Amino acid sequence: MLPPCLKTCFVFSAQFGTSPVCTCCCSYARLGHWTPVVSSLSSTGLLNLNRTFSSTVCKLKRKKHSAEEEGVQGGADVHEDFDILEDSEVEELFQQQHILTKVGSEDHRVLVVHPDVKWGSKKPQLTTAELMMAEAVGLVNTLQNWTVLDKVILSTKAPDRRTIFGKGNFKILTERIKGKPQITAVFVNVERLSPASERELEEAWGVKVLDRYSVVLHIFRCNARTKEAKLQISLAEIPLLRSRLKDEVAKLDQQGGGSRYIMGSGETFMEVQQRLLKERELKIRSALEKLRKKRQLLRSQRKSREFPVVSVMGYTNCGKTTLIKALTGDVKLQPRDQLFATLDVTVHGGQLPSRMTVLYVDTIGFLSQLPHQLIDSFSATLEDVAHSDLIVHVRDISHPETLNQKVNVLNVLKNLQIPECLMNSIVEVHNKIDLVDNYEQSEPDAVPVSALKEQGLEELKQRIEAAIVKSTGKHILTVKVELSSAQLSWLYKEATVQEVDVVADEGTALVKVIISNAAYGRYRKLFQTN
Ligand SMILES: Nc1nc2c(ncn2[C@@H]2O[C@H](COP(=O)(O)OP(=O)(O)OP(=O)(O)O)[C@@H](O)[C@H]2O)c(=O)[nH]1
Ligand SMILES: [Mg+2]
Repeated sequence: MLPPCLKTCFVFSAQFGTSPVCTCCCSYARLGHWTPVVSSLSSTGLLNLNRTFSSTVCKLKRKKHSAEEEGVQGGADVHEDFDILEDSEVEELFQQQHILTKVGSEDHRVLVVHPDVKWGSKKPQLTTAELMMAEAVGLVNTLQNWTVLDKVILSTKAPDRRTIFGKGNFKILTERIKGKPQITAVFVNVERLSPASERELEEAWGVKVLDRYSVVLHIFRCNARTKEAKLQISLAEIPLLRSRLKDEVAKLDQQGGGSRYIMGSGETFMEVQQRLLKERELKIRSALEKLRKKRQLLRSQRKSREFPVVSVMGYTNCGKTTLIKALTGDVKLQPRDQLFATLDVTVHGGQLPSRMTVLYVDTIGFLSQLPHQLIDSFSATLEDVAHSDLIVHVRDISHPETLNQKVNVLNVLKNLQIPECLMNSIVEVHNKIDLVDNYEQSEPDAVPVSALKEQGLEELKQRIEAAIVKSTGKHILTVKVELSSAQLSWLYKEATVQEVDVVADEGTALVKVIISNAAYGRYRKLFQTN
């Protein structure tokens, strides 16, 4: 059957994933009653849509995730996927959004265009157009089955204008795109295109137009493994959908459709869509809030066991995961030569020279020119960083943009409102020194390493230990214990025992320990030593 307007629609439902509304006659479709003849939704998309609306979303169930706690106890690898949400609930929110994503699941042959601003306040610092182009190409190559077919750097005076380029360069670009019919998408290497600009460019070029936001979101989608990452990505998509909705409704209004009331509902089409988007956002936020609480709980458990936490941060692909693997010997970690390989926060136990156990937190990498909304969506996982005892900032010292990357990472950290004491105690690591001929240390405080070749790790561990001892207020003490009592086993359990010198005839031992104030207080109370 056809809708009352005898036209085919579903265009809105395809783009916004909300209840299907006919864009011509503004009636709700009852799925199954009429079928779109032309639709941008695939049949599976339609099925998903149907399922999405028929089920109740987000019934949160609490379950114990004992493996995590056990992992922390053993100082072993902890994958922080929380089991308080059903897989199906998260998948539903994630999939629902998937229908909406602009990029879809198809492969792309891409032309990358970098708008080069040569003068004025918008001219990027500490980098060049060629390096920015190389990064944009790297982003595309990260995606499986996507290929860069062509790339071009074109200058522009005002990248904010709708067509990005002036008339001349716009014409050159359009001809170049039209001359290569194999091209299926154009990636304009800017932080974010306005929906109007995106639409205008798509109309002019007849292919998909992407910006950094949509490409990075797509990479995130492909790499997300845990529920938290999936929900955070779904949240990051909301502003994108909202601005697209506005643009689409403005377009509809021109045809006299967007602000018409939907039969019997008392709401206009725009109002319905906005309400549904708001509802979705609330569901995601509420699910994330549950995970945040769980994360807080884990944090306090770690604190109570007094394992110092070291957050390993840095630009994407700088070698964070490789370094943690080298420091902990955790064979399960799989570094990949890929941007945003790590999206899910994981915790890995390792030992410092004094045998103190620390927990290394592997985090999502940073990238320049990323909208704050994207970072904000990951704030739940990044909250762990603010609560850690130390930040290790890993830099790929072999990268031509290493300085620019450092500035970017520090800026993001500042925006995350990391406590000042944590910012001031950052241990900077110069990684990948094996790739630099005649490496010379330019910053005296940085620790040079090759995580891959396992060079410089002992010095790094010592630096981490010294910084931890300072930041956690732990003391290194030598205490005399009675071997016949439980003192020694207590110290092994509650502190870090470094050395034991047994005085055989006395039945005592001199024990060197790293111990927190609180634990030392408990020790004295228990064993009444002076
Ligand atoms: N030559 C060399 N390569 C390294 C070194 N450290 C890491 N790599 C390589 O750099 C690539 C990225 O390493 P990862 O450890 O996945 O980097 P990451 O910072 O965790 O990346 P994301 O999770 O994507 O942000 C991999 O191919 C590693 O093998 C090093 O010291 N020397
Ligand atoms: Mg990683």
